[in-house]
Amino acid sequence: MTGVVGDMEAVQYHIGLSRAMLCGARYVFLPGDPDRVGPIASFLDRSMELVQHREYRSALGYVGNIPVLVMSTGIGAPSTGIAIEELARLGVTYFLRLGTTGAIQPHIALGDLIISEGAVRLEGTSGHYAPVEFPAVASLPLTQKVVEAALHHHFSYQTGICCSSDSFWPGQERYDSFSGYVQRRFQGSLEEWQHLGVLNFEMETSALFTIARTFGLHAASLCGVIAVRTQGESVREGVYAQVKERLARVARETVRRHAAWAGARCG
Ligand SMILES: O=P(O)(O)O[C@H]1O[C@H](CO)[C@@H](O)[C@H]1O
Ligand SMILES: O=c1cc[nH]c(=O)[nH]1
Repeated sequence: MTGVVGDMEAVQYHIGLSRAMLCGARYVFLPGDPDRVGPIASFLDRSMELVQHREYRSALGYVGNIPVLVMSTGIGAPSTGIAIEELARLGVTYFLRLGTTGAIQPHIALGDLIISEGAVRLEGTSGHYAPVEFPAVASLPLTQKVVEAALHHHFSYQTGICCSSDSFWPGQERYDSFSGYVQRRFQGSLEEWQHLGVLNFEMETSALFTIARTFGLHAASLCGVIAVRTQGESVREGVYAQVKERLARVARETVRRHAAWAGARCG
């Protein structure tokens, strides 16, 4: 893979995409898992695969005549930060994360959608862009359209704060890791987040929100619940297909509504 670091027109070094390949796309859907790119793109019109490089797999499709990129971020904040950097250089403005997540509140069920208003920055990458006092908050207009889209499809959803952790096991206070050991600073942390009203754990949203804000760009995060931590530590594979379809349907409808709103707003 060739690529130039810092050249806004060239093929980008990590994601392997150039401005010309995006056909003017300003919207991107960001699943973590490369295997989710194809299935999500299949809900768009005229979709085609673009590139696979490292954890970044991409496809382009349309909502009517609006071009939309789908690209995986890989797991975690560092690779997500690189994705946002390079996509921003190519003119992407609206970032919608489509993730999976573990719920930590008892009223949330498997398969529910969680739309994040903000995120706990339990990761290191966002601190390379803004001090810890800076909030990780979603774009309100884009998030409003995600909520409308979930309502449109009659999918059960929750809105609130997520916790984005740099690790799947200790940072999310899982005791079924290889060593079974959770550092003292994370022992009891799940209960503390519950008391503070945090809804769920995942690993990318706070970096996405923080970096997009500091760039003057717009981000929202929609995750499907595949683990209910109040019932156990395991991830339920069975619900994955249902969640994937829900994410794709809501994302498509979000673009339709947001583009109509943004177009009307610009006159
Ligand atoms: O399904 P994705 O989007 O990868 O999201 C979640 O799944 C991964 C962990 O299993 C982390 O990336 C977490 O945020
Ligand atoms: O519990 C979970 C499930 C998905 N992704 C996470 O980061 N945590």
